[in-house]
Amino acid sequence: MLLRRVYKQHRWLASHVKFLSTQKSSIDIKVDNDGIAILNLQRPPVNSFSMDFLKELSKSLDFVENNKITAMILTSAFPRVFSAGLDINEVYKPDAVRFKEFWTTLQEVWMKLFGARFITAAAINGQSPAGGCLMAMSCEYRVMIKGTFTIGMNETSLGLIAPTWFMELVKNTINVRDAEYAFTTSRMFTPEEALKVRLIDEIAADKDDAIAKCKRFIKKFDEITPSARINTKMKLRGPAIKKLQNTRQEDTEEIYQLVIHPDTQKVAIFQLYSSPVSANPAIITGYDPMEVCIENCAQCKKMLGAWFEGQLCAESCIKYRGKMIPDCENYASISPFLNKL
Ligand SMILES: CCCC/C=C/CC(=O)SCCNC(=O)CCNC(=O)[C@H](O)C(C)(C)COP(=O)(O)OP(=O)(O)OC[C@H]1O[C@@H](n2cnc3c(N)ncnc32)[C@H](O)[C@@H]1OP(=O)(O)O
Repeated sequence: MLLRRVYKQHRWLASHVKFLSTQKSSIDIKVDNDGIAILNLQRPPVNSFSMDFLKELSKSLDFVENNKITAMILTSAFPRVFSAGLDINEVYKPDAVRFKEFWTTLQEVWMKLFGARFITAAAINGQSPAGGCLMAMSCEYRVMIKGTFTIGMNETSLGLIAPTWFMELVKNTINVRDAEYAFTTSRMFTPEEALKVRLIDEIAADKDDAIAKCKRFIKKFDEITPSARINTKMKLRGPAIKKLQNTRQEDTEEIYQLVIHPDTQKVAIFQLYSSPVSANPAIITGYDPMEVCIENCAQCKKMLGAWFEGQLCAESCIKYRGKMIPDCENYASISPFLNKL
């Protein structure tokens, strides 16, 4: 009887979710026949977390919770990127009110994901720096697919400091020494290295295999009394959530002050238009024509939008070390970076 009700509910959810996912959403939710919700992140190009995307993730987590779905797997619809982390556009020249709302939304998503009553697992099917790593780390189990992808906390390479609650989470997952080394040096881990320090729990051949392995983890709880599982999880995770709840405003203010610091802004603009994970921001500290060059690329991108190849422009600044600075109002200087759409 109970089984029949659960099955019926899953069938209803499956059709309901299909309806939701036709609304051009950035998250595709499918509830499979085992009653597991698969959340596919699909915000082009790289699943970076803008405020709207975070709000959608927050609603998706509510959907899983409110419909009493027992487990969720977080993954990406893209073949090479799980998530590029926070959207640098939210960090570059931020409006104070918007940035604070953005950060508050991130805190809220983290508390919902980390403190979810349902079982959570991440199938990490591509690059997963910074905020991407945060989302995966907030789940109870992580499976990463093998390949040339990396995962890690590269905040310091962007001139940023990860929030304390993220540092605590990593310190409680891998050992303190590895966490300190990884955070301070912006170390990115290959899947094999990540497994060695237990940043992830398993390696998979591909996305299907990663999802199958996440499901195998979820299945383990068939043998465990649900209330015992939930209460144990809450006892383990509750104090960290409470700590953030009590310090949300200070946390937001601290991050905002950090983000608006001129050094952070220099790196943010570089990050926006160059090849990020491997970038060395040291090359743009202090006055530098290259810095002006990259700033101008950003300006042209703002003015011309999709017509302008911002990354190509930044790469050209780097290649020619700022010797050819684009002028957005001079066609000849920007024509190499204009595309035909
Ligand atoms: C607020 C401070 C508190 C501290 C917390 C910080 C946490 C963070 O998450 S900060 C963000 C950290 N993220 C990164 O450093 C990753 C940056 N991106 C990459 O390394 C790469 O893009 C990638 C490895 C994820 C993917 O590489 P791939 O070669 O496939 O794609 P790209 O050509 O590099 O990028 C395509 C496209 O996407 C734009 N983009 C990439 N990352 C971001 C991002 N985080 N935010 C916004 N936009 C991003 C990139 O500029 C390209 O755009 P165009 O096609 O328009 O040039």
